[in-house]
Amino acid sequence: MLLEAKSLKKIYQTRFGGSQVIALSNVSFSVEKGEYVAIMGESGAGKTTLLNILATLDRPTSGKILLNGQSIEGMKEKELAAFRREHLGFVFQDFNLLDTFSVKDNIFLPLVLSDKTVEEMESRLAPLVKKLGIKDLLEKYPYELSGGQKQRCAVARALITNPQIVLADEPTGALDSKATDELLKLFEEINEEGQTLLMVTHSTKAASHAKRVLFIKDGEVFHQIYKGAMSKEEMYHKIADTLTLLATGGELNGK
Ligand SMILES: Nc1ncnc2c1ncn2[C@@H]1O[C@H](COP(=O)(O)OP(=O)(O)OP(=O)(O)O)[C@@H](O)[C@H]1O
Repeated sequence: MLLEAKSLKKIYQTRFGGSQVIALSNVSFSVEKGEYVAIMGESGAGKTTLLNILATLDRPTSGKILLNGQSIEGMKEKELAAFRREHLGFVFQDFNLLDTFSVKDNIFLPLVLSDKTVEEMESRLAPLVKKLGIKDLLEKYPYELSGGQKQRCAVARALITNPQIVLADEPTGALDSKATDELLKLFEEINEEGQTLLMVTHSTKAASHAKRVLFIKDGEVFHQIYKGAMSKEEMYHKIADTLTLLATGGELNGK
């Protein structure tokens, strides 16, 4: 198993020691190599909390995460940073590109931090440039690009370390519909080539591209839908129906 989340619980203590917020009460699931998983749930359901914990940016109150059977528990901040760089790729809603660096330097950043040689960086970049169609963007600066172009560059930055899993937080959230379609197509392609993807999204359309959708409610995994042989349209309707159930507090069959 590539990624295992075991009984994750996250309690936020509000400042001044007042009340507690249980963001995650008991979340367990696993992701196999090559999967494409979307995580959905209403606002405040705990999706960002979950993603931050999976990204090792935040620690659970209890429970644990295993990547390839390895627990990150007990790692010091420096080890964690190296672990993140080596094993995880990140794509964010607002791109998180640095405006003072060219696109190429933004993409190289994770490799620079890992002390890779220029030759190695260039040889890793070449196939990505081709796949993502970003040749003409490399010498530009992020502020010169459209949202869709920025997100393609951010995907290149996420992929350049050959991560075991790409974690995406609402990756289509700031994109128009054309750029959204392009990004979803790209995610599908890289997944078909074997890249494991995990994406938090509010978008039914984005989730309908995933092979599995996990719904979080009240800090727990409420339901899962496997795409299996379903078309994207069928998947879309099934997700929309489940979201309606979530919002209206309805019961699922067998639940
Ligand atoms: N740092 C924090 N301190 C206290 N409470 C927090 C903190 N971060 C999140 N929460 C609370 O934890 C719960 C889950 O928040 P989270 O941001 O994970 O939800 P979400 O599903 O990502 O929501 P959205 O879709 O709106 O981004 C919410 O009740 C939120 O108010």
